[in-house]
Amino acid sequence: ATDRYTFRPGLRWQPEVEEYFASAYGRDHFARISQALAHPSCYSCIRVNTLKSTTHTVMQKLLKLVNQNGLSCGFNGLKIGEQNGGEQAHEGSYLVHKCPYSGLENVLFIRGSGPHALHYNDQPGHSMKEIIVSRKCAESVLRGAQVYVPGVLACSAHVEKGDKVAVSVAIEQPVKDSGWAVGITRGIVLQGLQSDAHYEERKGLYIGQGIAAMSRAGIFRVLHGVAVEMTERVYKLPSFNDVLEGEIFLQNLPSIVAARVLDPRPGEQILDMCAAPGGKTTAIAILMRDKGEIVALDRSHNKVHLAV
Ligand SMILES: C[S@@+](CC[C@H](N)C(=O)[O-])C[C@H]1O[C@@H](n2cnc3c(N)ncnc32)[C@H](O)[C@@H]1O
Repeated sequence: ATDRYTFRPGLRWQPEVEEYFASAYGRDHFARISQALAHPSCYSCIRVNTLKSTTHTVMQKLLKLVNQNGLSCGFNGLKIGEQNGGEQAHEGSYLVHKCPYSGLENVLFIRGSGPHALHYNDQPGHSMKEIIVSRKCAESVLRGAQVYVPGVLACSAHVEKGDKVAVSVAIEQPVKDSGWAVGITRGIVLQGLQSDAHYEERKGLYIGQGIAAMSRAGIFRVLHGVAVEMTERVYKLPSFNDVLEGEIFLQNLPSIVAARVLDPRPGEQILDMCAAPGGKTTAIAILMRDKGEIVALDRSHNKVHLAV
């Protein structure tokens, strides 16, 4: 059981691609890169809206918010870390530090922790109830989100609201003659038996455990809502959902750098051709000090509505 509920993801490459990279980087170096790519990031990156606030003010507000009130996902402590970010976060607390690169003074890093060993109270011969989620859902969960209904692919029989469930991620597998697929039909029943179709696949791909927020029947009947409230995750990162809205944006560092490199100036006209959800558009607007014109386009109507 201990071996079963672990998180040991790996990447499989097409042999010719693997060979190419292994000879370019050297086998050991490439193995480390491959290993790192299979694991989630241990920090969140926040861009401060400098039209509304300052990096210092946001840092102080985050410290106050977290240390006085706490936030979701076991986020019960935040302190200012070293500028170089080398310091490890302690169990149950997070470190915030300013981005050390020049030109990116409006960027904050929040360092989480992991991987953590999870303790499932699995008795011999008695499996826990389980849920398999999509990879996209798992990526969000490891960034502090809960499991939402659309992300659930499969669930044990007889899961009721309030039940403790083990959450694992479905990984794409090579499918003969048709690329890669998860091979799970949404809604299938997991029996927790070794004879289950996806029993072996889940081993080493557990991302945490939580409490079912609805029954199995509910999960596959409704379209929206939280399916599982996570109580433990292999990687702990705070969720910034609805926190300091308008003052901060969660954005990956490369996206922030892209807008910075464009170096937009006040009064310019900018065309953003694949704009939704608008992360770089807003970054550009802020760099232009809200003066000028940005035409932001996207081919997806839904995403445009969400971005407005
Ligand atoms: C990775 S997202 C862009 C992220 C965005 N630039 C940001 O910083 O938040 C890619 C977007 O490109 C859009 N897209 C893809 N092909 C497109 C096309 N031919 N014309 C317009 N938008 C397109 C997709 O709908 C999607 O919203």
